[in-house]
Order: sequence, then structure tokens, then C-alpha cells
Amino acid sequence: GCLSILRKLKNHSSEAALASEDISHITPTQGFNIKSATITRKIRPYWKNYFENTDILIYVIDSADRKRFEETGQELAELLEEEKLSCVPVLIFANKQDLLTAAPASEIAEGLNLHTIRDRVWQIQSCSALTGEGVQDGMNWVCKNVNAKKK
Ligand SMILES: Nc1nc2c(ncn2[C@@H]2O[C@H](COP(=O)(O)OP(=O)(O)OP(=O)(O)O)[C@@H](O)[C@H]2O)c(=O)[nH]1
Ligand SMILES: [Mg+2]
Repeated sequence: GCLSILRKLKNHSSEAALASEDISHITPTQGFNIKSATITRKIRPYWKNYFENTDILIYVIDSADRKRFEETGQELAELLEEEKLSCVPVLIFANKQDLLTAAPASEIAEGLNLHTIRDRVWQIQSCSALTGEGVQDGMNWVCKNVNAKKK
């Protein structure tokens, strides 16, 4: 899902100059995402190598994969407990909204207990990497909040 969103942003580089420019400068993250597309979940243990100097967290959820919501909530909660990620703003993309079976963002927010997040700014954004809907809105939030670390 993550890689699909990056691709979508690149495709819209003229409309979204700022967002795509940001992405092209984050070389390690980009490499990380490319690798994660092929070896998927096995790469998760290596996320911690990218926590240093992280300005913003973008977490992509497959809104149609309801059976993974609980595990996902756990994973996100663990990430937010990482010392190096303390106060780092988090954007949660509720991706794959083009699918009829997709859970709405409100349901995901509830399932993942997002309303208990009080130590940082956060936002959930519905999107579809397939149609592009919501992707730019999410990246606009990122641009506004990238330096919004709560002190
Ligand atoms: N219909 C639809 N398909 C999508 C969308 N975004 C990504 N995909 C497809 O989903 C597949 C890969 O994404 P996922 O399996 O969800 O995500 P992943 O990056 O492997 O991440 P994890 O499964 O969490 O490890 C690819 O076939 C993409 O084309 C979307 O918004 N809508
Ligand atoms: Mg996958």
C-alpha cells in the first residue's frame, strides 16, 4: 500500500511538486519502501533503523483487510511507544477506499483507538492509491505538520 501511494504521488508530480520533491529527497525511506514491497512483512524488524531523525510517521492501513485491524492497532501502538518517535506527528492513511469492502476511516480510528493518542498530533486520512483520492490531502497535512513535534 505504501509503495502504491508513493507511485501515485510521483505520477502527480506537476500538481504536487512539494510532496514529490520531499519524497525524492528521502532516499533511505524510498529504498526501504521499494524493498518492503517485495519482501513485505519480513522487513518490519528493520523499521527501527529508520527512527533516528524521523520528522513524521506515515502509516498505511489496508482498509479492506479487517482481520488485520487488531494486529495493526497493536503494531501502531508499539511504534508510538518508541522513544525515538516520541512526539513525532503521525498520519494514518486508510487506504483502498475504492473497494466496496473498505472500512470507513471513522471505524478504523475507533478500532485502532486513535482517540487515545495525546502525546502528538495525528490525523487519519481516507485514500485510494488506485484512484489517487485523498493522497494529496494526506500529503498536505504532512507538509503542514512535519515540524509539529510537541515539546
Ligand atoms: N484496490 C486497491 N488496491 C491497492 C491500493 N493500494 C495498493 N493496492 C494494491 O495492493 C497491493 C499491495 O499492497 P498491500 O498488500 O496492501 O500492502 P503492502 O505494501 O504489501 O503492505 P503490507 O501488506 O501491510 O505488508 C498491490 O497489488 C497494490 O496494487 C488501493 O488504494 N486500492
Ligand atoms: Mg501486502
